[in-house]
Amino acid sequence: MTAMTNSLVNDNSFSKGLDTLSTEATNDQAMTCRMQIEDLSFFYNKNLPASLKNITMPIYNNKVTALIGPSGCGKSTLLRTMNRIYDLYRTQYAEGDILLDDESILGSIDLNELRSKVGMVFQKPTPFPMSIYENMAFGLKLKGGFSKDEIDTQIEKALKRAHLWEEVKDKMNADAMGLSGGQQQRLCIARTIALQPEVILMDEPTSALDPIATAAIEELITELREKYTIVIVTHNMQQAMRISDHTGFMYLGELIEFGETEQIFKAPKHDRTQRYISGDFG
Ligand SMILES: Nc1ncnc2c1ncn2[C@@H]1O[C@H](COP(=O)(O)OP(=O)(O)OP(=O)(O)O)[C@@H](O)[C@H]1O
Repeated sequence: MTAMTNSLVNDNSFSKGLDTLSTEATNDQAMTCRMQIEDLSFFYNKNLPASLKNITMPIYNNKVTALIGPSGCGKSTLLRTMNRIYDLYRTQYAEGDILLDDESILGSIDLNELRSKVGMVFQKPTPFPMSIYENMAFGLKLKGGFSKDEIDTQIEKALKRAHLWEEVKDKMNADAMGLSGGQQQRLCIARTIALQPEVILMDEPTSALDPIATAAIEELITELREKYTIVIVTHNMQQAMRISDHTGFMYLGELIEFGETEQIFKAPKHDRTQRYISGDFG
């Protein structure tokens, strides 16, 4: 059992599962869990050792949770299990459970429904090679059940929320690949928001962007927290400190420590966390 699992198991509040709970790590008002990762292990192949080992952690509602840790520790793998992207690969499998609003997402859940509830934004902006409008409408058309007017309204709302509307409203039929890197990433965020997800997973969303575009995305993430639950993988300690409420530190596939971001960075409980955040290894 990992140190993290141990400390959570010993924390009575944790056993309340998805109910409203307050943890040892938090002093503010009770928070609700949107997702609950329970004893999760992940294998890329049955002949390889586990890439995630018995991870247990809450993902709090309307909060930003940062996943940090050295290269290869499993941050992206954990994110990829949370909307089951790994299902595209036959050899990959997970053990344990992940609950979204009390429902297991590792069982026989409808994957299209899951991915509309748990959206994902990748490291490199990934607009489709089509117009800005078509990029935005794509997921909504796939989801189905919307009239043209409803689609247009959703698109405008999402682009406004992503602070991109003013820049693109007069060229909705232009090729999305012609946008700058920062605009492309905001388009990908807007495309995700248009589907009205509950959770947005972000895998190093600013690592390919310049400082100005990064600042815009960070500001956006901080605003989006009011409506969505966000999990972000980042290599940037300053970024984790600036934008996240909770932080999980991972090492060699284990979750070593999870807590409020301020506690993790100012008073980590584990020596390895301390050494990582002070730059001893990475
Ligand atoms: N397709 C794959 N097949 C086999 N092993 C993989 C595959 N992808 C990742 N791994 C292994 O899983 C472990 C976790 O990798 P992962 O990419 O999740 O780490 P990470 O913390 O996100 O790293 P980084 O910060 O470099 O992106 C590593 O040991 C990696 O080698």
